[in-house]
Amino acid sequence: MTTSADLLADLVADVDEVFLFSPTGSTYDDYREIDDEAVVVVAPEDDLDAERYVELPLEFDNVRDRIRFGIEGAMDHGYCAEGDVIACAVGVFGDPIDGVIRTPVTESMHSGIYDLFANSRPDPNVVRDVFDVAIELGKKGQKGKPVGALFVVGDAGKVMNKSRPLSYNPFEKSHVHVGDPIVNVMLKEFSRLDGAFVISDSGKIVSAYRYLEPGAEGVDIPKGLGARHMAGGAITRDTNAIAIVLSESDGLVRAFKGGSLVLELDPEEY
Ligand SMILES: Nc1ncnc2c1ncn2[C@@H]1O[C@H](COP(=O)(O)OP(=O)(O)OP(=O)(O)O)[C@@H](O)[C@H]1O
Ligand SMILES: [Mn+2]
Repeated sequence: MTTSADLLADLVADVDEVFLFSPTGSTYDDYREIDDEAVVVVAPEDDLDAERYVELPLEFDNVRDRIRFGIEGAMDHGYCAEGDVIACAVGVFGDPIDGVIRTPVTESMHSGIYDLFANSRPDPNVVRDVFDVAIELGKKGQKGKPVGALFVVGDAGKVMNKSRPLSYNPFEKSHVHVGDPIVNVMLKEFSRLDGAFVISDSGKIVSAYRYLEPGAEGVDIPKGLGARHMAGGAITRDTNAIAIVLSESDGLVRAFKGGSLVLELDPEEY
């Protein structure tokens, strides 16, 4: 007699690798016993000291983004290759693993989400810290009202050359970095006013209130997004910066690199 367990077993039949997303130590050990070579751990921290490990810089509540990130990272490390079939064991509703997704590794999976963190000019921790600020700002708004913000991260010298001040720069003489506790408060306060924040590769806040003046040629930005997103996207074509944009109108956080949209997150899901 065929049971549903037999049918569901098809999901994991003949896979090349098993990706464990944030597994417990005992789960990892159990899988390693079956096939050490085929296990990849994807997690925010490598506390299991896993043989094959991809670091997750954000939790990625959206499971597709989490899986894409893991697979792109694993490809980058040489843990899997195009054409492989992967079983991803993930926690969809929370921490314990409660779901299995079977997927082939294809070129179309390559959204650039891993590349955004791992292979951008700015330090990955700086990118993560800026995402954290944008997500927090998106969740709470400013005094309960939705607020927009534009962060240009990395290649700050060039970004400054392609922009001009809209007002005095409150960060002119300061040496503060994203991730410093007081900085979140400052960034939120200044986000009420116009323009962009410029942040260096190492996370120093170089300026607030910059009006970006990039060339708009060859920018691939979805229709319907306005001037803030256009300017944010375009500056990443003209420079090696990345842009993280919080939209005042739809509340989403978007990231641009090389003139293209590479990631879209809903702060409410974080
Ligand atoms: N070139 C630019 N450089 C820096 N900031 C800009 C630039 N263009 C627009 N902005 C900022 O974006 C704000 C919103 O502009 P606009 O509504 O056209 O953008 P948007 O992409 O629709 O963003 P939102 O979704 O937040 O409304 C402006 O008030 C301004 O502060
Ligand atoms: Mn708008």
